[in-house]
Amino acid sequence: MGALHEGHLSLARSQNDKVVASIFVNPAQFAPHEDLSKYPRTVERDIEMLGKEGVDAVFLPSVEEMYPAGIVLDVKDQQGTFVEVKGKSHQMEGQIRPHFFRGVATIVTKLFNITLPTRAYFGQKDAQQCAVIRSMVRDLWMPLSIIVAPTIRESDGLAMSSRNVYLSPSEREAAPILYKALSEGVNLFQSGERRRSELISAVEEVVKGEERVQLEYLSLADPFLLGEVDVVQDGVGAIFSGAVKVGKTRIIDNVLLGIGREQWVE
Ligand SMILES: Nc1ncnc2c1ncn2[C@@H]1O[C@H](COP(=O)(O)OP(=O)(O)OP(=O)(O)O)[C@@H](O)[C@H]1O
Ligand SMILES: CC(C)(CO)[C@@H](O)C(=O)[O-]
Ligand code: BAL
Repeated sequence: MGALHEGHLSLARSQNDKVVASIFVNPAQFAPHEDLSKYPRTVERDIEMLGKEGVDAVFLPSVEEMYPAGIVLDVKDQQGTFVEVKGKSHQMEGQIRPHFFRGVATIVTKLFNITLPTRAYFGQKDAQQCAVIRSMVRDLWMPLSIIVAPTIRESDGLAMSSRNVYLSPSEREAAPILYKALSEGVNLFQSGERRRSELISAVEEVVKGEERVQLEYLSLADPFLLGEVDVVQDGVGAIFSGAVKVGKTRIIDNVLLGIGREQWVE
């Protein structure tokens, strides 16, 4: 969606003959009360950065091209064709942003159909998005591979995100708490804890210790099916994710428990 940072550039740095980057702030994935109009747009700078990375083409479609039947923010009035991935879109991020994944699956399908990639790269930061897109590609026999790249972080652990520019200096100071808390969950897991109740309450306690931040949700879920788990099973593992609000800005993040990134991304 542009306003590029090192996380995006890491995706562009792939070993391929040709690399296409798309920049499109997709209205269909924003709810009417969300930040579509103020989402940061820095296209000139983005193109320059992608050029320096050796990207071969930048695809910058208009809303009219991508949504020829028009686009309205209220999904009930929407015309045209949309893609829905059932079973993985309603929980976690989907519970807070009910039509988010429908917008994502639809635009990603269009971007794939136009650019015809052999591989498409997504960041682990948006873990549920990766799971939804993988399911869509498998279910619809889309002829490409999905590659999930590691989350790139600031030196204090905050996951890079275009929305971090919204943070005031004090909010920016508080924002790394979600990753710090999830990292506590990793420590606890590594010391042998497998129970949801204990893992969630340890992470919750850390987040609640930072009064500038409000917890939206924590999720301890099966890494592939995305159903919540009571106990993390050895050999299956879990994805521990959450969202907080720092002032008006939403921050999401996740860590994997008991499953290597390599196993999860394949
Ligand atoms: N810190 C990061 N590390 C790795 N990949 C990332 C990172 N941030 C974003 N990405 C990935 O870049 C792709 C484009 O994401 P997008 O343009 O929505 O950026 P974003 O920074 O996540 O924005 P926002 O936080 O506003 O949602 C997605 O696949 C996303 O997962
Ligand atoms: C996948 C995506 C490009 C769809 O607009 C967006 O959700 C993103 O950048 O993470
Ligand atoms: N990176 C996810 C895009 C969004 O939050 O709209």
